[in-house]
Amino acid sequence: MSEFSEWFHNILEEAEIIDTRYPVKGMHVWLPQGFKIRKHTLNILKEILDKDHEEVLFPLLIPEDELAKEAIHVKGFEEEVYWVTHGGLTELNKKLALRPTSETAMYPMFSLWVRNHSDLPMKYYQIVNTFRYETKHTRPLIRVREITTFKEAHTVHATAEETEKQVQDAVKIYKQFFDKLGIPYTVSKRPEWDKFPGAEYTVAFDTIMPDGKTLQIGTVHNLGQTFAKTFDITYETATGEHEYVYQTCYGLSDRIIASVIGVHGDKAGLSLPPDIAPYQVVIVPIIFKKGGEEVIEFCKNLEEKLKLEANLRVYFDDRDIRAGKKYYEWEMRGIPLRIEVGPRDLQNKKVVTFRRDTQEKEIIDFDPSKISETITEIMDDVSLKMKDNAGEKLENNIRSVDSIEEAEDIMSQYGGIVTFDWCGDRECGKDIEEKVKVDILGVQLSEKENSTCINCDKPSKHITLLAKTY
Ligand SMILES: Nc1ncnc2c1ncn2[C@@H]1O[C@H](COS(=O)(=O)NC(=O)[C@@H](N)CS)[C@@H](O)[C@H]1O
Ligand SMILES: [Mg+2]
Ligand SMILES: [Zn+2]
Repeated sequence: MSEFSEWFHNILEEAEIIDTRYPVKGMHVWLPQGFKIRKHTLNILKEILDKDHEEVLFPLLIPEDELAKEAIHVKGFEEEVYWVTHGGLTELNKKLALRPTSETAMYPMFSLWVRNHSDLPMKYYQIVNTFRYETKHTRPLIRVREITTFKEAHTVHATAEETEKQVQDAVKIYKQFFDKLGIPYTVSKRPEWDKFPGAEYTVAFDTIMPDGKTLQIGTVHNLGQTFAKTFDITYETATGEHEYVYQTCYGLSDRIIASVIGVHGDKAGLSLPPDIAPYQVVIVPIIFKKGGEEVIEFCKNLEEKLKLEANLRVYFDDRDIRAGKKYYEWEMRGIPLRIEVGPRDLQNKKVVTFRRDTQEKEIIDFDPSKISETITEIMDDVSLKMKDNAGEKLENNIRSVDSIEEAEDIMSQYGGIVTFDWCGDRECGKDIEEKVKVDILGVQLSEKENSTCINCDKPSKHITLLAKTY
């Protein structure tokens, strides 16, 4: 447990991802290396969303009366909201909240925008910073007070059926996104007591971090008509009636980066999926007195070739420091592939490759007409292998049990996720959490017939997941 937490904090500093010394608790600085990883990650996400969403940008500040309109929603956030009370020396007559999430910023505007059926469906998203005065233990990227990378999508529909379909579309989008990053996940429906404040239900993505605890890395909420009624978002039907709309919203955060670091990292440091690594290839020249120039010449050409032909992000590391030190540094920073070039390799028309994910070296023939294709194939294989390995690790950390005692044993021994049959009743669920001392994550979306609850023998319809969570 503590070992992973120490590793995680150390690598954020050593790999220069973020600087946690900023003088506001739970708010950190993105450093250049980390910012590049975040940028490439967001590019992948936006490419998927931009297929059928429009990107927008709403103000940061929300008037107190708007935030307070949806009673359950504001109840869920009232302890976490930051407030602006002054403009300069003047006290504001109306306090302004820093958005903890943007339902109450967006929905008064949606009420103005939605006039009739033809305005629907609406699918918007924004990637902004949001603020939550987290009182639980804050952790960089995992539980922060300024969520710097909050992707929130908000959709508006004419019917409940279309809204259900949108929830499924959002789940597909998240699966596609996490698969691109090789982050494995379970998808479950949160229990009633743990859904998003104001939602009908919440579908959540969880991954398992190396310490065996699960991290909620994304959520999809079916908001039904609750917010439509609170914010009067209606459309005029063909026959002139006014119908309330149905809505969903789905969010991701800095935890995406936390899970990429946690899931793929190892003792040597970061191990980054090629699609988001600041550099995909680093070229290290092995320079001796003799033959140094042609090695440098060769490396420069190779760098250009890979950039132009394979469209890769390549760094030729010709700094005047020992090769071994470069190896350590780029492995720690998680660069997927290193190419070493020495005078002897040139003579033998070879180069040496080192894969960060397998930590294996390989001597490959250097054929100028093939090298770009060869390196591209290695990159693809790295992405695939990282995803498969991480997926296998997660699968091996999910164990099914038939009794509460077994669940307790497994939790104390391994952590990870335990699955079992639960009747779905609140008090029985709370009783199970009490006994096993961990949280019910949720229930699998698929139904399972004729099984009984491991705690009360009532009929159970869903396989349930239980885990120690962040
Ligand atoms: N303090 C936090 N630090 C980092 N990530 C967080 C924090 N709080 C929530 N998250 C992440 O943000 C995601 C979305 O937050 S949420 O409350 O579940 N959902 C919403 O706010 C909806 N409005 C989605 S648009 C969560 O699934 C979780 O992965
Ligand atoms: Mg919270
Ligand atoms: Zn039960």
